[in-house]
Amino acid sequence: MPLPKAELHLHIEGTLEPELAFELAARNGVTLPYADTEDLREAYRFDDLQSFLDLYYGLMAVLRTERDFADLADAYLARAAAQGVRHAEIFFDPQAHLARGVSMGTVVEGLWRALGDSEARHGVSTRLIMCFLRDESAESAMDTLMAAKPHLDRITGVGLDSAEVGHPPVKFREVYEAAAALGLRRVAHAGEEGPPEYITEALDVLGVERVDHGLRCMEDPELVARLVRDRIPLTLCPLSNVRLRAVDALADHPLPAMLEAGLRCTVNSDDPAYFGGYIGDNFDALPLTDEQQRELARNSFLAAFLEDDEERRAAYLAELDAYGT
Ligand SMILES: Nc1ncnc2[nH]cnc12
Ligand SMILES: [Zn+2]
Repeated sequence: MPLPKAELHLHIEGTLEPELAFELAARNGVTLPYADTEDLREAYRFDDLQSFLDLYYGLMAVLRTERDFADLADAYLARAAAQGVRHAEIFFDPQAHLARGVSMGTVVEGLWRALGDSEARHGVSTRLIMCFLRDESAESAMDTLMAAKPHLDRITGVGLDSAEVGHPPVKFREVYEAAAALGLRRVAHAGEEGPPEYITEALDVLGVERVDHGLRCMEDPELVARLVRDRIPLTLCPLSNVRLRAVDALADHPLPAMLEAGLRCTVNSDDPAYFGGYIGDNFDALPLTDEQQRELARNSFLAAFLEDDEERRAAYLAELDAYGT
């Protein structure tokens, strides 16, 4: 039985497996610029974050109806459950869908069809986090937040993703203030390709409670000391970092050193359909002791947005403590 854990950094659009992409393309009459699933998988050779994002946004053309989003999320939840996930906090990119004429309601209610049934079907509790595309304008982010207002009973927090370099967190100060005023939790990608200063800015200007990736904090000892002192969770994604060339090879991944430094690290899959594996595969990809694996799983439950259900968090932690005994 796999180690029980929470997944806190997962883009639902990044779980679109080639087989489902072709199925949805056929269902919706969309023509993909790939001959078949093998041809599509062949295209998954990325030079950096941008080359991945170009393909990723393009493939979203097949997602059109509530049922498409429900099928996508249900397929992810089944896979995650099989790899020990008990709780999943799921990112989605509304702007990428609104730009194609797919409404916020279609996306959120479609995802909710799967998330609402997830505990009964898969034994996985869920939260939904809406991400702003940082290479779009701050105004567009604010419009997106406003468009989400009728659906806020489904949405726990906001995040920030897409092309990082040149789009510092400060650009989104106002929209994060507005999100906080609406009672939303705050996270942001920072320090994936961007410099350590973006991590500091995400904390100081956006008030984030977790940092997604945060890899490049290791270049700044003072920042590491702050993250350790304040127990700021980092959601690391080892296979993603290698595929997008943030790290040369798995053997060079800093996660073991980050744990050693006392950072509250978690392991996640980011965009598993594109990067060669789901959360358990990410755990297996690194040279980790059993003790370190347990620490990572424990961190994932501690860092989860479960403040409204502490009983559940306690139950997950108890299950983890009992694991393997
Ligand atoms: N790893 C990543 N970084 C930034 N934006 C993303 N969108 C999906 N995956 C992403
Ligand atoms: Zn990500």
